[in-house]
Amino acid sequence: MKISFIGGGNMASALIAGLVGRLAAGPDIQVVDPNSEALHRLNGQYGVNTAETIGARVGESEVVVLAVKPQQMREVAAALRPQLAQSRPLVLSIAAGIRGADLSRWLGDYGAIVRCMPNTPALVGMGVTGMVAMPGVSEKQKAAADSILRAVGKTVWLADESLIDPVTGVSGSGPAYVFYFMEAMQQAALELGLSAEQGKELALETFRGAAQLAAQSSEPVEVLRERVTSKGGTTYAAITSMEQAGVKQAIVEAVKAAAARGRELGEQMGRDA
Ligand SMILES: NC(=O)C1=CN([C@@H]2O[C@H](COP(=O)(O)OP(=O)(O)OC[C@H]3O[C@@H](n4cnc5c(N)ncnc54)[C@H](OP(=O)(O)O)[C@@H]3O)[C@@H](O)[C@H]2O)C=CC1
Ligand SMILES: O=C(O)[C@@H]1CCC=N1
Repeated sequence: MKISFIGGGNMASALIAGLVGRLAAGPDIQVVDPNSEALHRLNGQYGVNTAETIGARVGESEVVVLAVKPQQMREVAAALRPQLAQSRPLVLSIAAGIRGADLSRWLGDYGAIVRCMPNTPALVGMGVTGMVAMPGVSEKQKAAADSILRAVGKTVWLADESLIDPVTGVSGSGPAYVFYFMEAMQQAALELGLSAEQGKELALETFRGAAQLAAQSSEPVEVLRERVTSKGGTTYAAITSMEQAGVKQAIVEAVKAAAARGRELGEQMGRDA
């Protein structure tokens, strides 16, 4: 499958790393990015083709992945318009917020658009992507979009585009919350006298083990949490401390803030159109 990435930053790199060797060979992928250093690195690591500006090769791709920042999307869409006119490849947009109708208009009433919200664990083949097809996407194109994102993890198809912002809040931004929690556990480990290395291993393996346990268990996570929490014991002390500090509610509010920012970005960029 010939795939072009417009934007070769963090998320595109994670997707490319997951895709090469699974669904596409390096030379089947083209990355367009003005940053020559980023291109050099991607070419060295994955053998992908590179270009600093959008050219004819993009139009020869079966799939074009739009992986630039939301604020760059309108300008990129205008540059892409003539290239897409001939072969009408499937367009996958991974940008937070940018609404399908706006993107379609910027691309010249383009129909074949699937909005995707992946996350960076795609880099190790363990991503999860929320996806929604715009009207005009064929079943064959949906299957192609699904196969790309499934090559780097799991996919969750959404019935309505409005659910992409909630997905952004939960899983698109989600790895950062997990890393933040790990940072806090590592800091506590250090303050309690463990070495940095020990703290890292203990925090990392605890996350890995807990996630695996939750994935394999038929019990809800609340029950799994209660099984760790002996009445009057150590976990009880920790959870009580977190409840008193309002940690759970703060996380709920944080996820909602991310979703709201996605919605706001979409409204802002659409308005500027
Ligand atoms: N990072 C993540 O975890 C996730 C990101 N996303 C979405 O992915 C998109 C990219 O995010 P992320 O990878 O983090 O951002 P990055 O800034 O790392 O990547 C964007 C890249 O696009 C380049 N770029 C700018 N203008 C153009 C252009 N005209 N043509 C081609 N490339 C261009 C940028 O170059 P320069 O830096 O020089 O401007 C940069 O290298 C965003 O829309 C984001 O919402 C979605 C899910 C998760
Ligand atoms: O922070 C962001 O805007 C992007 C979208 C989801 C994850 N990173």
